[in-house]
Amino acid sequence: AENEEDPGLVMNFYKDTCPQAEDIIKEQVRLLYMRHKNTAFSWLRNIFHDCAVQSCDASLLLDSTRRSLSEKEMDRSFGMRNFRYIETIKEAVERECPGVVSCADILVLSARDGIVSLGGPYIPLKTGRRDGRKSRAEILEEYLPDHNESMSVVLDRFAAMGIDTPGLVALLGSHSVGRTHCVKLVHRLYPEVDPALNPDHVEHMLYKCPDSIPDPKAVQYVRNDRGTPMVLDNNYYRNILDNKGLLIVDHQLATDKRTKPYVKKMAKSQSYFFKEFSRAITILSENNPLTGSKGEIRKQCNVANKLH
Ligand code: HEM
Ligand SMILES: [Ca+2]
Ligand SMILES: [Ca+2]
Repeated sequence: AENEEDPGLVMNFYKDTCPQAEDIIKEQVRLLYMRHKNTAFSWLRNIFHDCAVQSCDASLLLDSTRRSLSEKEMDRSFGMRNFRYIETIKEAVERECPGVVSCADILVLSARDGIVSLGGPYIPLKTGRRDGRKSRAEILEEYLPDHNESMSVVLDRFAAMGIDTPGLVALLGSHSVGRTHCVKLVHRLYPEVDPALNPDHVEHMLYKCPDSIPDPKAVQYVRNDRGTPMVLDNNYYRNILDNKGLLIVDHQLATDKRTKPYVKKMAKSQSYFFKEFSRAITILSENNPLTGSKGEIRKQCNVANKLH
């Protein structure tokens, strides 16, 4: 419609069109978390991989088609999992309110509720995002840093989204949960062990990743935070200060003079970590959304709607 107004993102965007939407999502996230704890890691990682690549438009969720490659199949998305359970949430929402709630909002709200499941803060977030129709795989690497990227590049990429240094430091605290596959680590172990690594941690990493070229069929990985692997807490900062960061970026966060002061502060104060984390997730979740009459409300999160 021509005169359709665009309020942009607002709190409780679905209050008239689907008042139960946020409760349904919360309940599904809770049920899924009871069955598979690692779904919550996925919801958290999703918000980064969708929103940081130009727009929170659920482009991440699209499957490959004959014409385009899925973002999910890019190397930067290595290890991402549980996408089928996004469909479980979407189906539950569709049963109550068909064609109303976007996959982009489901992705963001599931991250919010997943963070709470993991013991993190409750972050009020706006809704009203609409779904893009295209994969952004071809530009993904311009936005998502690699595991061994320099801190200058990482800081620049987050600054371009309006996320400052403490915001970046807080977001990387997400590596307080979940896992990293050996393929992303072996370059720090073979042919020589990276001398920056804590020797006690090296022993564990070598035990978990015994081959310099990991068998692609074996699921070999190291937990990101051996202390509290299932909890989103500030233990990550103590790990990286103790030279137990798995990725080069994790290690650099604790050593670069621009980020180290915040790492120390977050290692000491969980509440400071949560405050900065909440602020940064909010900015990330509002990165360049499609609103108003742009984009569409997908029927299924893994495919764009058919145009008639
Ligand atoms: C410089 C930025 C970042 C880089 C280079 C990076 C890289 C990685 C890599 C390589 C993994 C391991 C994947 C695997 O082997 O399975 C990982 C895991 C993870 N990342 Fe990041 N990450 C970054 C920032 C973030 C941010 C901002 C978030 C969330 C807001 C996040 C959330 C996660 C989570 C939750 C996992 C664990 C996933 C699981 O266990 O399924 N990361 N990241
Ligand atoms: Ca996206
Ligand atoms: Ca932890």
